[in-house]
Amino acid sequence: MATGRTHRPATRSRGIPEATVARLPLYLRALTALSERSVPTVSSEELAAAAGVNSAKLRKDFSYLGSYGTRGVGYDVEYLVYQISRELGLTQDWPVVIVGIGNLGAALANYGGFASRGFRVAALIDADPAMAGKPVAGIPVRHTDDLEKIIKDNGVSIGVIATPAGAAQQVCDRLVAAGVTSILNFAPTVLSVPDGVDVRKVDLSIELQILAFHEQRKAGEETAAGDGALPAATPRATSADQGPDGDVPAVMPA
Ligand SMILES: NC(=O)c1ccc[n+]([C@@H]2O[C@H](COP(=O)([O-])OP(=O)(O)OC[C@H]3O[C@@H](n4cnc5c(N)ncnc54)[C@H](O)[C@@H]3O)[C@@H](O)[C@H]2O)c1
Repeated sequence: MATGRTHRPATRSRGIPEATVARLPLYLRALTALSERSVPTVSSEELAAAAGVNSAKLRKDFSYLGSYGTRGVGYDVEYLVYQISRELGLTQDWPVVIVGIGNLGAALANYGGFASRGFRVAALIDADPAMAGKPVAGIPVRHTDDLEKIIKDNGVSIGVIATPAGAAQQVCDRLVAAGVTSILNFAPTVLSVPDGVDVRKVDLSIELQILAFHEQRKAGEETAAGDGALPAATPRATSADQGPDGDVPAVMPA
């Protein structure tokens, strides 16, 4: 699932480029799988393949973390999990609110992967008075009237928007005014936020459209090959296209 560009300079204050930050979750996912299999060390080539990233890029990325691995041994899996988690701020608990508890919001609320990654769903918020108090994923839905109080009481800095597009900007404005500084937006609309607020956008239909583009290109190549023509010179989508590493714009403007 691809998400959108943050409103931040290309390089973070500690000198880690934004593109490296965007790849850290890919490494972490691959390392977590190794850790679960009790694999003690991993080479840069193995980890790069598991993360779908070029190994030279991986070594460069890890150099920003001060992690160089040991020649002939590779990287210590557990230590790298710790280092990346720390860099991503995952060693602390992040209370998150989800606004808009319809099909998508309820599915997100039910997703067990947040808690295991350090994100605690502090509240579910919806504008429909009929939903107030009803439990979703074991959490009673709160009405939007309480939004500001919920944010303040729980020290929430991350908000997830899963409302219809027409409501998203207004919800975003309220979240930001209440102190939220990071927003994950699922609504198909471009949000305006002040400086200092990060917005990441998730749009599965855009991802599908990109895949459709590649499918169409593959079909065109096969037709050309079937016609006895030379194979098309244009490279097809590769594993490098699966993330921020690739040439497909997985990163969408917020
Ligand atoms: N990014 C993706 O890949 C993706 C996938 C599916 C849906 N979506 C988008 O997610 C959003 C939700 O989709 P859905 O199928 O869950 O819709 P839905 O109609 O089932 O749910 C929307 C919920 O938002 C609530 N709501 C409306 N206005 C609100 C407001 N001002 N404040 C708080 N809550 C409000 C409604 O009461 C409802 O419960 C839509 O914008 C949809 O386009 C995105």
